[in-house]
Amino acid sequence: MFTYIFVALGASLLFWCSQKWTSLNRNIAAAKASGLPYRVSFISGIPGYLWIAIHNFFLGPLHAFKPSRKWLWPKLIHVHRSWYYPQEMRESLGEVYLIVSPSQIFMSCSNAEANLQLTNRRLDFVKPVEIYAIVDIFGTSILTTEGEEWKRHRKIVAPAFSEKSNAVVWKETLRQTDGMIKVWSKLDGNESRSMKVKDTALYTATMALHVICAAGFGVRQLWDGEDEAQLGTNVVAGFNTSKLIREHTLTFKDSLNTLLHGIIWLAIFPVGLLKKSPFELHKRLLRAFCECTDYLTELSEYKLQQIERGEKAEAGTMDIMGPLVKASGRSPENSKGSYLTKQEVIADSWITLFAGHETSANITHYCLLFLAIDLRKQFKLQQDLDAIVGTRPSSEWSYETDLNCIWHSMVGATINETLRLMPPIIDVPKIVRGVSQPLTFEEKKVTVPTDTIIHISCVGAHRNPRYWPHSPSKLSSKDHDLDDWVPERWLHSSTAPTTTPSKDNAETEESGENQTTFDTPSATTTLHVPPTGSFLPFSLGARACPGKRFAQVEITATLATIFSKYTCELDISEWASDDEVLKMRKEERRNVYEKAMNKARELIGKSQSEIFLSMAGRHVPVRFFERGGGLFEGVFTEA
Ligand code: HEM
Repeated sequence: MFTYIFVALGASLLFWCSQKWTSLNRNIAAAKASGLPYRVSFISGIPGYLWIAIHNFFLGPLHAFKPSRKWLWPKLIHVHRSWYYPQEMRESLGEVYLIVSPSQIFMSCSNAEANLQLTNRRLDFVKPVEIYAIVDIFGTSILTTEGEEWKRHRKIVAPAFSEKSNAVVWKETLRQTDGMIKVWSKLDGNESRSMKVKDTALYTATMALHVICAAGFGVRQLWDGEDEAQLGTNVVAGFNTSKLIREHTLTFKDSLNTLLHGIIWLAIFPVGLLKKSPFELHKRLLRAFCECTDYLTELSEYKLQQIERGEKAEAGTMDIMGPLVKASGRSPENSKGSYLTKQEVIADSWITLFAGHETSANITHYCLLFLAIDLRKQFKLQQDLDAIVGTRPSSEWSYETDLNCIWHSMVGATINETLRLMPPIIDVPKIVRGVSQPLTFEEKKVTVPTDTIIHISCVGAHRNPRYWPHSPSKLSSKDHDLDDWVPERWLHSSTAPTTTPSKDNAETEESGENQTTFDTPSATTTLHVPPTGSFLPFSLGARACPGKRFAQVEITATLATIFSKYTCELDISEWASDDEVLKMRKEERRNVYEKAMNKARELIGKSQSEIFLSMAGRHVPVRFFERGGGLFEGVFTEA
């Protein structure tokens, strides 16, 4: 009996190995023919779940020894290769290279010229939508479709990101940031002049959720402790009031929050399985999922009734969901394809929330930390703000005039530098389906084989010294400072871009999408314009992020509101008390602050990409002081 089992198992293993061997040889042959440099690896370029689960066990001890820069294979099979080792890979294999395994040909690209083709040739390099399936909890959406179906979604969703919506983003963010600061001032031991915040990420996440609820759904949210009376005519019963309506057991905000933070579980456990799970976490998630389904359905019905009554979404309630709901009232036959089903309205609304929440929140969080680490640069940013808004309160700042000036100052430089160094999406995925595709760069023509999975390496391109102004690093022995946060590189005198970045694709222009951008060269443009294809935190081409300006406006408003009134310092209480610091000489203060700077940089360096790049639960405590009242003001800014 056992003999039969052994023989059967042995035969199956042999068959499996021969299959793998055949496909490996086939993939190697395709890689050879491509004209691209390649490496063979038994772990795929995009590894499977098993390797993701166990890689730390094998590679953890190895990487602890910091393998020599020349030793490639531990980097090649590292699950977070594209975050930790993009430069080493580029130096060893070139800007465009393949990893060939039995089950996959993988291509990484950090060449600007090739990136432009990969993003602009939408039909040749398509989106591998199957990898986005985990976020499809309400059905397929703009993010998770391709071809004609995607075009139908995009045609309705993207134009909804109008300048009117972005003006709401501006106003709402200014208001919400004031609310966030008030919450900080009421935390234990805080007062409005001096506020300690242990983990700013929690607040930037809530802030992003509030902004998207208002600008995305027309539902203003309140911070804990804010009076509901201030909503005035913006009350949407049950959506922004604490009283639950109908059969709801969670508020709209709580159900969205729970779902956004637990989405990874829904990828592992489908709803059917969650229903059977005895774990409290799963029960909570299931409840949030059901509540969200009901809330989003109710909200779209409410909006439909508004539209039917002829009520225009005006006065601070101009939102993105409105045009989606309108499209659901059209029929496929009479709308020339410009329609959405009711379920698609919910799926697209959810995806807008999902795509626009953590991305903006994390960038705001990193901006705060980088500015706290580098007080000299924070001081420069405050000087720029003073010159633009002076003593005017934020309620008087104008979207039409102030926003543009603030962006083209150290504020825009801070945001762009943070997006360069810590792009929320570190690789933009594409795939070649059907026939192999030619790619031309650096006067070389190569062929990308069929079924190749491509990662446009944002980190690789963003740190490629060929494309960026740089100096020797002041923080490491490297001959470039592209791994360091240096916002001033964006303030270098602007050179005319080779192409206008916003108009890199005719498709977006034709489709009625909002073309307003900070990138168009103008008299007020002072920020550096990198070569097209070298800076793509929002991707490029027809599938670029429709929320780009939404995010830029939101983060600009948040930083401007905070830093026009406050100075943000790292919390140094781990090394010295306030009284001790006050007695220190300037040099001693610098020394103690440098300890906090080093620790903060180390923690930021341990960021990880789990869907989006984040600090993965690690936090850097900071303190906000009314300007002029900081413990370290003047310590770094004077000679
Ligand atoms: C710093 C903030 C943001 C960054 C870095 C960012 C980045 C990106 C990137 C790289 C893509 C392309 C993904 C791919 O092709 O695989 C994308 C797509 C998308 N983003 Fe953003 N995003 C940000 C904020 C937002 C905001 C605020 C919203 C909405 C409110 C939004 C909505 C979307 C949507 C709907 C898509 C799918 C577009 C399509 O496939 O046609 N994003 N984003």
